[in-house]
Amino acid sequence: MSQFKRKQSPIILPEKWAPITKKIDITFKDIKYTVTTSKGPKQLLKGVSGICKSGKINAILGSSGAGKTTLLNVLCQRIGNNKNQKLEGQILANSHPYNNHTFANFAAYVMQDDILLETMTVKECFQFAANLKTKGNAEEKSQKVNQMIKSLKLEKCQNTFIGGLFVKGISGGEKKRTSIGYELISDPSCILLDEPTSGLDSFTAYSIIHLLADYAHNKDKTVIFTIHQPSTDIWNLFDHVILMVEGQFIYQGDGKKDILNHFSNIGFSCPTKSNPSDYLMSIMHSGSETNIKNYERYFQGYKSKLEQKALKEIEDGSIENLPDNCVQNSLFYQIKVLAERQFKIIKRNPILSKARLGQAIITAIFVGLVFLRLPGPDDNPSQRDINNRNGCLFLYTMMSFMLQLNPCILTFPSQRSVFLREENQKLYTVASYFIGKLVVDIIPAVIFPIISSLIMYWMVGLNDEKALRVLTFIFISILMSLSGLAFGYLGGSVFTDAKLAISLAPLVLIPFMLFAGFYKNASDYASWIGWIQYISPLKYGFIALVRNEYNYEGQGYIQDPVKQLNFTNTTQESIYCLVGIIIAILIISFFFLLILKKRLQ
Ligand SMILES: Nc1ncnc2c1ncn2[C@@H]1O[C@H](COP(=O)(O)OP(=O)(O)OP(=O)(O)O)[C@@H](O)[C@H]1O
Repeated sequence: MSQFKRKQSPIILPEKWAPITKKIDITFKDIKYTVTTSKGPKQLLKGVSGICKSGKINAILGSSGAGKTTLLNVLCQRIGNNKNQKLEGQILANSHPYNNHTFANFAAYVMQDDILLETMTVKECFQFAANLKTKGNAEEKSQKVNQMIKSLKLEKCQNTFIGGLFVKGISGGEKKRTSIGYELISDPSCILLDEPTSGLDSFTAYSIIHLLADYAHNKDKTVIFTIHQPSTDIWNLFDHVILMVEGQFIYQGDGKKDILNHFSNIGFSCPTKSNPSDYLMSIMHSGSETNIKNYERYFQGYKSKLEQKALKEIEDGSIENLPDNCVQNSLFYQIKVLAERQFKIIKRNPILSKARLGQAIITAIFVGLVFLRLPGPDDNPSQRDINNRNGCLFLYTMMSFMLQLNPCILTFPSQRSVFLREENQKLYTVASYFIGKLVVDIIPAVIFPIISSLIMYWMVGLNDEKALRVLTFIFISILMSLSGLAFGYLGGSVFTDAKLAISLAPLVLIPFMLFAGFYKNASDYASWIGWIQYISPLKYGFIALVRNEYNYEGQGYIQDPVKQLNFTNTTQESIYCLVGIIIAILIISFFFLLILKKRLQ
């Protein structure tokens, strides 16, 4: 008896699960997958056919680079045809074709990397998935979450952050169980996992495969995964084994007696004292010259003795209709759940909250000190004083824009993998993600400029003749902050790499600054390039602030600074233009996110 079996099974699934959903047999026929590389076409899957039945643990094994992950991605319909890759063959569920969208109605995919948000707790992750992917009222969903935590033995760490580079969190095994629970909570008919045991100790690895075996056997679910070097205890849990070498199958069938008989029949007998799984892995290893010479014999052995049987099983596979477990939530509900999560992310991330607040306060104090008590209209100001005042207004326009731009460029790529995974699972739509994130990101974009304005306004001695002047100033700085956010969204959704987006930002920023009418007079731009001023949010922000500042009903400035700068737009027109730019850039960002999603998936 194995060391693990003697103990009580490490993870036990609850007896009372949701009603059993329909059974799914995944079949695939003559799958060929070719990619174009710099050295020419490379065939990663060379005409493989197989069946993975419900109620069984289907394990895909093979040497490194054999094509296991590629096959899994093909079965999840994550690989399509384009100019760089060609996929041929049939992929069916219960003999019905399915695609990337319909896949999410009956199946789930757990990737090798645990793609979870660092600052969410285990329980919050499950709750998020339960809210968006399961039916029932709040209490029923909460029960499902608690049941899942209990069955995965995650009670002790349920309120601990997932953790990551900057946040201390749960262990690797707990993270893997969280990733699996996140998918299992919706009770899919079929679950596919890429190396669910990689990087885990033997007991945790066994616990996870045991959990999956329970899920398959007790609930008639289809479990398919790739795995490296399984221990004997784990191997004994496999019902159906696929062995792969160089993009082809060398075995498919029962993982116990039949497999050893087959290899013995083609001249590769497992030594009596050897562990079968170690022996089979050793004869497949692509690092050995002898193995590579033997590959042809494995291929022939499979083709002559097993392939026909597999093809027959595919023909006889289930033809039941596919279940549709898809939960349709309203756009409003999705936005609410996403906004709640985004709020927690911002609140818990010191870089996104405290550091940004500190930045807003410190920069405002600094600007206030540099331009402290500038001479106003009552102090008989010189041209130099007016230039200084204009400099302060321009700097503040830039500051409000920049303080939002960079954090927004950064947060999009940092959440991208989570977004792609969740969108792929059809937890929500791109529109709800975009709006849910936006409604929360708007909060600091509104609060921070209010704080900075209130700090520096009276330090500098800006126009406080009327309360309206102060309120207009705050309103314009909020609009500048929102345009920084909109351009940040654009950068974050156009570029997959945040570093690239940040390093390219000056390419846009410098023309906007140059054409804002501060460094060069608005009437002096050459006509062939002067059009840039019409798309510069800095120009409209600066005009609005200048017009607001020099607008006195009583004794104003003797010189007319607005006239000197040759601004033609009124405050109102500038505000309308700013609002128009913000809306247009946000809409463009949304479409870029849609395109990017398709490209990355
Ligand atoms: N887009 C691609 N372009 C070129 N080669 C690729 C591409 N994707 C995968 N490969 C190659 O195809 C082979 C199979 O890759 P795959 O990730 O499926 O292997 P694997 O069996 O899962 O390996 P491992 O166990 O090491 O993860 C590898 O040699 C890999 O380098």
